[in-house]
Amino acid sequence: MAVSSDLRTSEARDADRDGPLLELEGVSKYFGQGSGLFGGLQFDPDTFPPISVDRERVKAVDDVSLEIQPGETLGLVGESGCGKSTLGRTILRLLEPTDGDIYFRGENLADLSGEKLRQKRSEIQMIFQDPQSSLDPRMKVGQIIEEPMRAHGMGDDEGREARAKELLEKVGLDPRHYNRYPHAFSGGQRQRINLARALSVDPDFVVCDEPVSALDVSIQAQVLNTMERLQDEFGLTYLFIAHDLSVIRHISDRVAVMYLGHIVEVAEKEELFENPQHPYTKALLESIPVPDPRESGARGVLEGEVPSPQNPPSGCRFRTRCPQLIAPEAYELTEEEWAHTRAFMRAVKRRTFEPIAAAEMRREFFDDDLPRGDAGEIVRDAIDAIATDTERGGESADERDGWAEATDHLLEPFAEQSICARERPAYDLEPAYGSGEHFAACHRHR
Ligand SMILES: Nc1ncnc2c1ncn2[C@@H]1O[C@H](COP(=O)(O)OP(=O)(O)OP(=O)(O)O)[C@@H](O)[C@H]1O
Repeated sequence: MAVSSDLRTSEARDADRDGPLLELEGVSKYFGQGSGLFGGLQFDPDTFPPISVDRERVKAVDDVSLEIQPGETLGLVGESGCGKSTLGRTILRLLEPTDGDIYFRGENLADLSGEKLRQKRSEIQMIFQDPQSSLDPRMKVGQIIEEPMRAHGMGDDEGREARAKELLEKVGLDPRHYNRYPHAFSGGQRQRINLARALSVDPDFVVCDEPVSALDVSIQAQVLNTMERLQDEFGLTYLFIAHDLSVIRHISDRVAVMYLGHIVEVAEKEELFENPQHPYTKALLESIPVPDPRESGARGVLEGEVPSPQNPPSGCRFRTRCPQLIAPEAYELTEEEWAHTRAFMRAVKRRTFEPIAAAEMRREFFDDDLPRGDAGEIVRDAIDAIATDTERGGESADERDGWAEATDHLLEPFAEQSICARERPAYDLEPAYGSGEHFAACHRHR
């Protein structure tokens, strides 16, 4: 393939545009416990067949569907470990999806192999968080930028050098740095070298995995501005992965929020930040540190632990921590009764209080007013199981593990019977800002 130092402009790319650039349909990526070639396979000579698939797999990405339009930046945000990097790597086919389809310009990447796949790979590039470790210290900057062009058989020595120098300038570096080694550069400059390298093969789509997280805050904005300028100039499309909401707010056109392998909300940036509709998104936004020095720390920090991705909750993944878990329909609970019951159930499950007498528990958690009917009976049994003044068979609550008994009493009828546990939520909403789509995976919108 011939290569000129002329970089394709966004106008040239416009001609190619029709429909989404990238479509994910039900994409999942599970890891076996011992990952690697035979990850997920278990050998047991006493069974037939002796090899079985390990069901206890880490569901890092689970049934994700998304579209990314040409020229846009889709921000992907979520706490550490929710599956963002795995999704990015699966799109690039650095990881094989366990399930689902990935279409690039309407073409299913799974159907491609050999030369066609190699070619597609040049159209999709990735930049990583740590510019230090992703740049080979023994290679000069020019070689680093030219390496992907060489791998894709683009141009001759002269053409590649001209293009590398042009790219250095485009990313805000001096073309005279072509013969320097990466150690001579700062973190921000090294990330610019990475950008030039990714752009050398003229991609349409760049997965940016936490590209500014390792940089000083003062440098972050400069690199983000350069990325935006390059996007405009070359008509690039970005999937921008970050856990930092201020970075996501700076760069994104639309934002997808991920929790425990699921996408829980997608909306245009303004809509997502001004009108969040998923309780997890709200909690994330509320946990942004408050700039006012008179207020201390972060507000509304999420309670409870993220469940294991090996055994994620049914229905809505966020339900075990959700402050708005919906009451099960079997009981006619008032809002207040349900709020008390939910708080009590969580406190018992997490064992957040010292055992106390039954009357004290009723006062503390229910204002002395237990829910009526069957729900009240269930609560009463749970209180009895842990109260210090109810003895059963001569054993205290601790001795007969009253906590576990009370947890079982409460979770099955209340948490597990909620619609949040029984059905996976997926709702399209009317946006309050802009005209784009707003998806929220929360049964509050049913
Ligand atoms: N190669 C692997 N083998 C087994 N489990 C893995 C592997 N890679 C990731 N995981 C698990 O998959 C889940 C998602 O990880 P992933 O790195 O995609 O999350 P993330 O949101 O990108 O987090 P971070 O921001 O910390 O990188 C985690 O539970 C992680 O431990």
